[in-house]
Amino acid sequence: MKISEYADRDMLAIDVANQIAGDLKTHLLHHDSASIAVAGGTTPAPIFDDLCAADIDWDRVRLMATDERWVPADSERSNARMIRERLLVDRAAAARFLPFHVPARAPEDVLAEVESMIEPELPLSVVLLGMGEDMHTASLFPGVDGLEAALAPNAPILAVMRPDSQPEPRISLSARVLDAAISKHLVIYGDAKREALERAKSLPPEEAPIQAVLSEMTVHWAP
Ligand SMILES: O=C(O)[C@H](O)[C@@H](O)[C@H](O)[C@H](O)COP(=O)(O)O
Repeated sequence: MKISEYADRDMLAIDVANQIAGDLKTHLLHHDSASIAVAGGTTPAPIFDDLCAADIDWDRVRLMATDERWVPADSERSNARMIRERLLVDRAAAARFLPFHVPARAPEDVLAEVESMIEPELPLSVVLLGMGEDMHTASLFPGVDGLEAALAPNAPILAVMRPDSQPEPRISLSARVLDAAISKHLVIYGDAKREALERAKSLPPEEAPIQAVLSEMTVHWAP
């Protein structure tokens, strides 16, 4: 696990956007298409603001979230909404977005349908992850029911998570899928998350789910 430190979040956003654009461009030199899964939450949006203008063959890129809150696509809490507003614009508007949320259905009812949409795009070419101070990533939260199965080597592509700490159910890519990405980026801001990442190294994945996806990971940190 390599850690790149940046003087500020703007410099991090520019450099990580350039690295991800480079990862995608390189993958597209040797493959017909590329796939990228990106975190929701508040961290990635400034990176998207730079990445969306990258001059690559976005029409050959399949884009998805690493996880989705089970809310309508127009909800303030929707990762799909944030991705559509901040990444699926400018040149990147040509990318094909693969939404996880299906209206008026429970997450458990759509797993097979959404997994069949994702499966052809695996392994992911690129993953951009965030992390909570509780060492969760995507929607793999410590102590949540179903976490052990979502961390298992033979885990399905997707897992439904219902964390007590969150206001809605979530659907998440499993650790197996996230960890198998060809290029892996984790972005964290601030000392608290930096300390949490250090703690995670000495904890089992059940207590620190981020631990399950750190192999070959490039961590990008800014104050
Ligand atoms: O749906 C989500 O919220 C993300 O996928 C989640 O895993 C996020 O990366 C962390 O919770 C960090 O969130 P912040 O970037 O807001 O700190």
